[in-house]
Amino acid sequence: MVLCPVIGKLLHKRVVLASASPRRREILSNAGLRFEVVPSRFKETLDKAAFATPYGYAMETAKQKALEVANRLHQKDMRAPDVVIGADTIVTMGRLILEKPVDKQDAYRMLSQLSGREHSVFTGVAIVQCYSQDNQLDTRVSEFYEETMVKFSELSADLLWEYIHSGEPMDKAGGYGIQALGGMLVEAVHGDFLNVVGFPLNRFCKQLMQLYCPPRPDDPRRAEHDSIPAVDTFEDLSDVDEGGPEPARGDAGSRPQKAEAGVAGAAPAEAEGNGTPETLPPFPTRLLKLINGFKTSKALFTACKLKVFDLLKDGAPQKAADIAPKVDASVCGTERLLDACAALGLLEKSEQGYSNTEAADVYLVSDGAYSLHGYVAYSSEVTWNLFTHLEVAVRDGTNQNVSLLGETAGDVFQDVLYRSPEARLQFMRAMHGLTKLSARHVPAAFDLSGFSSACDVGGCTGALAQELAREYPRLQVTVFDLPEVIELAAHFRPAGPQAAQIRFAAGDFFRDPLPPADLYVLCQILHDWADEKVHQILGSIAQRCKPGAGLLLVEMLLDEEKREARVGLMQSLNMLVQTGGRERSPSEYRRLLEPHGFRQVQVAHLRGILDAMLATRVAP
Ligand SMILES: Cc1cn([C@@H]2O[C@H](COP(=O)(O)OP(=O)(O)OP(=O)(O)O)[C@@H](O)[C@H]2O)c(=O)[nH]c1=O
Repeated sequence: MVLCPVIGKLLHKRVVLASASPRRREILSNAGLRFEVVPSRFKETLDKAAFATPYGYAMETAKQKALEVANRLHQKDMRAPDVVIGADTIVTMGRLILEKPVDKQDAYRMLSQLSGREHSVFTGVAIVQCYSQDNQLDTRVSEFYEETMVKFSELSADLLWEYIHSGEPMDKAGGYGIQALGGMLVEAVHGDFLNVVGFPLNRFCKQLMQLYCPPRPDDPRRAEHDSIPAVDTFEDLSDVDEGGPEPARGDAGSRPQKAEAGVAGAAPAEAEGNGTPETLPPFPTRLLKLINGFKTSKALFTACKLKVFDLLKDGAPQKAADIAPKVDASVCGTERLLDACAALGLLEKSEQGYSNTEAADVYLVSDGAYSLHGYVAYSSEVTWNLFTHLEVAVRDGTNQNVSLLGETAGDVFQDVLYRSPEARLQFMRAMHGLTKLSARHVPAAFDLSGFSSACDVGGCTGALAQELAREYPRLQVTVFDLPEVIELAAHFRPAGPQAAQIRFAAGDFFRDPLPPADLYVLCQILHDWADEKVHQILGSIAQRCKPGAGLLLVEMLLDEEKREARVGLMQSLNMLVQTGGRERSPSEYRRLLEPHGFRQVQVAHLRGILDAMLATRVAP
C-alpha cells in the first residue's frame, strides 16, 4: 500500500538515494519507495559564510551530493538513473551551524551549546531528475528545505558524557539522534519529527506530487479548487518568522536546469482516453498565486480593519449573520470575507460558526503583546497606497510620497511618516510590533557581554533595547530618536525589570551629537537611506567611537547575488517606493563601514526576517 500516490508512479523508475544515512534509507523504504543506495562522495566543505541562510547551505550541499552521484553513474553506465535524491541535515542556533561532530570533545561542545535552549534542524533536499541524450546528461533539480524546532532540557556534563560514550552522537548532525537515546534530551519538538531524523517525508511527498502529478489545466476539479488560488496559510507565514520567509517554505527550482513545474517549462503528459503522449504546459499554480497575492493581503487587512479577530478573541464561534452587525458590515460581504479568511488559515470554520486560529489570537488582535495589528494597519493604509505608484517609482527611481501627499512631502520622516501625531503613532505601532517579534534573536547573535553601554540610534519605541537589556542585565541602553518620537515612546515603555536599564534621549542623528556608548546599534536605519546619507550617519557614529567600540547593524541582509532573499528583495522595492533607501548584502554594508574604521565584521543570519552584523571600530 502506498499512501502517497506518486510513490507508485516512481515504482517503474530507477531511483537512487545518494546518501549513506541509514535513517534516510529507512524512512524512504518505510514509505514504500523502491530505490538503490549510492552514497555520495561529495565533500561537505562548502563555505558556509557564502550563504545568506543556513538552509541555503543545506539545500546546496544536498544538491551537490545528488549531482555527484548522478554524474558518476552516468559516466559509469552511460545511463543515468531517472531520479537521484540527496539530503543534508544541519542543526543551527543563532549563527552557529552544527554538522556531525569530528570527535567526542566536539560532540560535547555541540551538546553543551544546545543544552537548555531551542535550536532549529534544517534538512535540505534535492530531487534531481536526469535525462540523457547523445551521451549528455541533462538534469533538472528541484530543491526545498524543512525546518523543525527542537528544545533541549538543561543537561549536566555527566549526562552528556554518558550519552557521548554511548557512541550515538558521532554520525549525527548536532551530535544527537532524536530517534534513539537522544530523544531523552529533548523537551519539545515543533514541526516534522522525521525532518530531525534526517528526511522530511511529508514535504518530500508534496514535492513529488508537484513534479510528477502537476494539475492539468483542463481538470474541472482543479479549476474549482484553484478559483481561489492556493496561498500560504498563516502557519506557513509564521514559518517565515523562524526561517526567513522564502518561497513557499523553501521551495527553490535551480537555474541551470530546466525551470520548475508550476512557473514555466513543459511537462510531458498523456492525453485522456487515447493514450497519445501530448505536451501540456504545467498548470501555473505559483504564477497564479503571485498574480492574486494582493487579494489575500487585502482580505487580511480588511478583516483586521473591521476588528473581526478582536471580536472572536477567546470566545465561542460566531455565525456570519451575528458577526456582520457587530463589525458594521453586510451579511453577504462578511460571509465571503470570513470564508476567505478561513481558507487562508486565519480563522477556523465549523458548524457552530467562525473562530480565531491560535495565530490570529496572538498576532491579529489589536491589543496582544505580540500584535501585528499596527503593522497590518500601516501596510494597508500607507504601504498599499504607495505600491500603487510602484511603476513610477521603478521608472524614476524615486520614492512616491509626493504622488501620495503632494509637494509637502519633502523629508520622509518629518513630512510624511511623522506629519501628524496620528501618522507618527501609526508608524511607531507598526515598527514596534514588527521589531518586537523579529529582533528577539538579535541579542544572542553575538557575544555582546563585553559592552557596558549601548546607544540604539533611531531606536524608536525601544523594542530592540528591551531585548538587549533582557539578554544583558548589566548593559545600559540609551534609545536615541527625534523628540516627537521620544514623546510618544512612553506608550510602549516596558514595565518589566529591564525598564531601569533603558533611558530615552531626544535628538536628530543627522544634526545632534550622539549619546556616549561603547556599542552603537542601528536597527533598520541604514536601509532607509541612499549611500550618501548612510555615510553621514556612520561618520557621526565613528566620531563618537573609541577603538574597540562596537557597531551592531540589524537589517534584512540580501544574498550577494540578490537572488535568494525573497523577503529582503521585496523589502528593497518597498524602500524604493517609501524612502528611496535600499536593502543591501553583507559586502555592500562592509564597503560602507570600512571608510569609517569599522572592521572585523561578523555576519549572523538569524531566524526571522532580520539579520545582524557586528563591526569593531579600529584605530584610525
Ligand atoms: C539531528 C539528527 C540527525 N541525524 C542524522 O544526522 C546525519 C546528518 O548528516 P548528513 O551530512 O546530512 O548525512 P550523512 O549521514 O553524512 O549521510 P549522507 O547523506 O551520505 O551525507 C543524518 O544521517 C541524519 O540521519 C539523526 O539520525 N538523528 C537526529 O536527531
